[in-house]
Amino acid sequence: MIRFEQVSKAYPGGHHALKNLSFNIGKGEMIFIAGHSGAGKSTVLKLISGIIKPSGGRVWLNKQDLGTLNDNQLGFLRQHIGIVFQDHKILFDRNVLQNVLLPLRIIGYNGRQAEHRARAAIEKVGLGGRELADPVTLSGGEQQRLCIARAVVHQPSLLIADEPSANLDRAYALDIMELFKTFHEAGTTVMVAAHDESLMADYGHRIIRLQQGSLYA
Ligand SMILES: Nc1ncnc2c1ncn2[C@@H]1O[C@H](COP(=O)(O)OP(=O)(O)OP(=O)(O)O)[C@@H](O)[C@H]1O
Repeated sequence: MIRFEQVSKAYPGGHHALKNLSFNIGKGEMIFIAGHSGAGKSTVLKLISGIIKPSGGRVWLNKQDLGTLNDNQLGFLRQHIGIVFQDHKILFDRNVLQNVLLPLRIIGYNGRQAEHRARAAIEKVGLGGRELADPVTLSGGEQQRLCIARAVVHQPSLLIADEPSANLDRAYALDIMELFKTFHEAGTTVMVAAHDESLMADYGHRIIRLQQGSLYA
């Protein structure tokens, strides 16, 4: 489903965040990306979601070379991706339900059916009953669940999460990992980046380890 072919990424200023990175991820896989802060995890996820482009090499998603797609084509492809961003991107002037409805509205999905889907996603992440809550009243773990509901509400085939359990107590962090496992078990390809490898240990899934933009064993 995803193929990195000798991918490098240099940011403006010349910092080489990724160096000749190659790997494959199969459809339906659950995979972790591990590495210390600055290793290049977010850069990998941003390349896959087409938010940034590689400086060298190719990134393939569903047999399409992302470097050859225009903005419209990338937008269409993104409709099949759910992203849990590191910085949440929760809209605090809207309630939980309105936050989760947003991705559906963007793809032109409105009305009762959209609300039904949003409520189902909220229920699925364990926030049932909090639909009308102001996000500021949610705990850190609950806010993360809100982000996950928003990422899955359009039923993406690929779910990407960047440090979804950062700043959470270990028990909450493991709960969040369990939640990703349920989406994987339902057939979604799931990629989770985190610096804490101990959170990944129990799952037995492949781990892509990054160090200074390169793979290490
Ligand atoms: N927009 C940018 N401009 C310049 N340098 C950047 C930019 N984004 C990331 N970098 C640099 O690229 C390297 C990799 O960053 P990246 O965010 O991919 O790492 P990470 O493993 O996700 O780290 P963290 O866990 O702290 O988010 C870092 O040295 C970072 O400072």
